[in-house]
Amino acid sequence: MAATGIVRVLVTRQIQEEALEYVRKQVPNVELQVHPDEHQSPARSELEAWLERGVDGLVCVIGDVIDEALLTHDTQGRLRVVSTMSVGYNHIDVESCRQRGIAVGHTPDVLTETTADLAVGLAIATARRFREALQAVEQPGGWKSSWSPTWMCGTDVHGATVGIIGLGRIGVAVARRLHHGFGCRILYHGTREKPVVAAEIGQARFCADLGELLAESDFVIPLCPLTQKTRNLINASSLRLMKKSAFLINVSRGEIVDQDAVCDALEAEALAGYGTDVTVPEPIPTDHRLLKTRGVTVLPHIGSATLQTRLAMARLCVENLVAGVKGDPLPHPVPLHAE
Ligand SMILES: O=CC(=O)O
Repeated sequence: MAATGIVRVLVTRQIQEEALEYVRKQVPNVELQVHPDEHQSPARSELEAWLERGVDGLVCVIGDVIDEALLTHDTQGRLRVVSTMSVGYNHIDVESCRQRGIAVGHTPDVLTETTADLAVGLAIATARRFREALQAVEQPGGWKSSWSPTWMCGTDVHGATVGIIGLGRIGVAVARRLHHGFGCRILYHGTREKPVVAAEIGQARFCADLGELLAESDFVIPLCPLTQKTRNLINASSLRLMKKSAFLINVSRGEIVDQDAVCDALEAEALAGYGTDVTVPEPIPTDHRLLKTRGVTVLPHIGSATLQTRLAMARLCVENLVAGVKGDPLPHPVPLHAE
């Protein structure tokens, strides 16, 4: 806080008014600068200038890269908190923030069920060929007769073997849905076995060896955070281990999957389909190879996008912000070590 007692907060996107109101109430001396755009954050140079002028709190979203180079522009050492309206925080250099005494908060839990709904929906959409089916309906002559015995046949989700990589909050929520709702057999891989969580799901078998999970699964769903270890986790060699009839479903981060390797595998009919809510880059150019490849269903990063969940995320985000600018412990800090 500056000597004037004014608390300066920069919000990089237009967020829910209710959340902004909370900030104004909790921090009466706040000078709140909200970037007036739902789709674009301030340019990097503007962010740098903001930090140089001095801000106490920063609310950001996943497109904003908060790295050491940016933080060096906080020449007054005034920034106390970075609060991201997302559960993922791979866009923030958490270690640099820590070294500078800047608290980092995120919005876990409130988006778990909504994102799990989307993951299951995307698995169904991909395996049941929604994209092609919708195109056929909309193209003149695309839907040729009321019902055709062999036309537009996809693959069943019910009863399938599903391999979840990373049985965290969202992994568990997806596994629960697919096991109880769809009778799927659940396999999971991660840094350690989680017998209690697996028992809560009802049934889930740990595969210490990722290769075993890849080889047995009809659907592979990575639900791990993006870290140096998980970048390109699904690459040409992991894809070679998967069944030709398998589907890959991604609602975590585009960087976990080598998109070119996925396109190669789909073109070679070594993979049945790729359903993804996340791409590299985002937004993906409309002429990108991924969008031209058979069996691909792409959504525009809408995993948590429901009115209820986005409001809940905005609330958590400003709770973190307010605690941070007041110098209190954050209610939802990012974990000390990547999960
Ligand atoms: O991708 C979205 C999030 O991390 O909340």
